[in-house]
Amino acid sequence: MPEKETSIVADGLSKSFGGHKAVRNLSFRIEKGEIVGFLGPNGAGKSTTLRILTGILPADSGYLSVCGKSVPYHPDEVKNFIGYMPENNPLPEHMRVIEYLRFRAQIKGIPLLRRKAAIERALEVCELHRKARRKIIGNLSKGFRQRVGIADAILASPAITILDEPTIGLDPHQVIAIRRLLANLRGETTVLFSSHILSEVEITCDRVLILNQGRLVAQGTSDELRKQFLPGSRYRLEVSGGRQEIMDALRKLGDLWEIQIHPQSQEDSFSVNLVNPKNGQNGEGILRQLIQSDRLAVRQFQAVQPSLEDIFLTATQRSWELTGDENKETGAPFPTDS
Ligand SMILES: Nc1ncnc2c1ncn2[C@@H]1O[C@H](COP(=O)(O)OP(=O)(O)OP(=O)(O)O)[C@@H](O)[C@H]1O
Repeated sequence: MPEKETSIVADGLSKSFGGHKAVRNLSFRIEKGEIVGFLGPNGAGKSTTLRILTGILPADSGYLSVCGKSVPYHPDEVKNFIGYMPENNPLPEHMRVIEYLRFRAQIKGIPLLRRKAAIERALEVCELHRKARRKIIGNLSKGFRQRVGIADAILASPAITILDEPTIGLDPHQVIAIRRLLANLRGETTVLFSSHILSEVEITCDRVLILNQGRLVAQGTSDELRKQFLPGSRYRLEVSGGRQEIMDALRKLGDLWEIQIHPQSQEDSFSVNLVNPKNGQNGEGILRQLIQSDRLAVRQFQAVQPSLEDIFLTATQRSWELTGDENKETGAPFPTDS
């Protein structure tokens, strides 16, 4: 794709604070119109990277262009391409929402004739256009404050909108409101946002970038990352019968199948996770194997797809192993319940 269709090109970006390497040799592209999720454990370097992309913080080394313009050489132009909401976005408590957005529109240099329409559009996209527009910011809930921050970020119709943790501290209803808002932005602006709510990112984003210890450890669509990090077949079964009989029947499927068996509430009922990293038999073959024994009854049978959370845990765990970090958490060989 030609450069002008690419919103962001980062190649080998690095940034240190004192002796601490916060961002290490980061390379990625974000195409025009994409909605991309930026994930990573606490301290992974997400905010630092987002600040570098906006031109607020200079990288120590590497190449970075935004909408085809080199960020170090055209910092002011680049700032006009980007709408940015920082993490823990500070807002003036005493101002009304509408006053604040008028003030911000002026600061951003939106021409007077277009200012009213720009503010109305931002209020509408962020669902602030009814009563909320007249409210004092200091009296707003966290969810509404985040929406004010996003309204500010999109006010000047930027080519790229960068949101650092737009869902932090929100209740599930407020998270859904932000999801709707991001959906409203599709087609109008390229969006890059960081979040710890992985289920939301999976629903909302075309693609994700996963950062760990300043390194990019994975990038792609959920499907691509699933194939890369957790390939194969996964099934979840509820089977009644003797534990040994269940194991005997499932072992006949072949050595590649990993069998995890957990007792259920009743003594003779078992919950079984089956994982085959190489795909193996389809569900029909497994069912056929189990029903050959008249002492087993299959109560439930379900093909399971790893979630983005499983992918995230596996990708970060793998990068800890590769770098020999002691501070490892447990990975997720089988999809987590959510
Ligand atoms: N201005 C700074 N001075 C010194 N160290 C910094 C500075 N900004 C960030 N760091 C360090 O760089 C690392 C990456 O921080 P960053 O805020 O980018 O991570 P993050 O992935 O956004 O984390 P979180 O999810 O907790 O917000 C951390 O170890 C942090 O302490």
